[in-house]
Amino acid sequence: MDQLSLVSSNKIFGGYQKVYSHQSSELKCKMNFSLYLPPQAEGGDVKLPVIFYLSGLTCSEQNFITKSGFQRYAADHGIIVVGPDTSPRGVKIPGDDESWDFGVAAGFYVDATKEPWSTNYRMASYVNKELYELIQQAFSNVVDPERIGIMGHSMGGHGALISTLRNPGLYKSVSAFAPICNPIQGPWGTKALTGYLGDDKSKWVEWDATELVKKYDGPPLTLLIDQGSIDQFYLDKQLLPENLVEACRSVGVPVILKLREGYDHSYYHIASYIGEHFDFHAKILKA
Ligand SMILES: N[C@@H](CCC(=O)N[C@@H](CS)C(=O)NCC(=O)O)C(=O)O
Repeated sequence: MDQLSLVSSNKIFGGYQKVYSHQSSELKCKMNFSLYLPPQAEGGDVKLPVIFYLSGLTCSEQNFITKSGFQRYAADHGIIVVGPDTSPRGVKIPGDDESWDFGVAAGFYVDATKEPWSTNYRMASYVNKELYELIQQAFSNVVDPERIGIMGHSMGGHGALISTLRNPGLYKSVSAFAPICNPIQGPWGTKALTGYLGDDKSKWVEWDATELVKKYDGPPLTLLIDQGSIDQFYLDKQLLPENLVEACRSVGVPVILKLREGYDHSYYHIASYIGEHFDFHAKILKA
């Protein structure tokens, strides 16, 4: 494990919430990620399922581990949870900190192809290749490589969806809180995709969950989408879950859309339903 440095470790619900840092070869910078080891990991003689959690705009690896209360459910189910950061850090590209919805903390889990972003902004390859493999290698005594799921929030909810749809079989279970569902149709998505990929919209569809699901040809998958009814970004048509549901129905991909009355876009919504999401993932990963 010499490529990892331990940043912090706190006991919670019988397990350990850790943060590690490492030098990322995809992003060409030092990155933090969180790792929750449930009590069942102690002793290292049993292989446990893993859930990746991808955070939203403005977040680091800290928001989910401090605000959602997920550790109670990860401990109950015996699931390891990995939380990457949301963009490369400290690489200083001109304009990278000018807005909260592009650049730093807004990597959108895509691989940029447009200069100057294409050298570092490779969050898709970072999450789905580098970190995915690193976790299996560094924690091989407790990680079951056959039982890996993914979830996320907002930009990260979309990241979870596209990571699953673009890499059939890599993640066995997927769910999302208030995900951006059809970025090519919303202001956040069009800004990010123009910036990272350029103006050619034929490239954007390769990174859009609603478009990708129409072409999905992998193992059977059920999508769980959780959406607060008074979420400002939902009301502003940034998220568009109905478009994803319609696309799923058109091709027969099962989708569950939970519309939660009175909940907003914040971690109060996530904390309220994270237990249900762990139940959903556990049912699939432990089947
Ligand atoms: N900065 C934005 C809000 C950004 C936002 O809501 N980010 C969500 C993800 S899209 C989040 O998780 N924020 C961090 C937090 O709530 O801890 C604003 O002021 O309107």
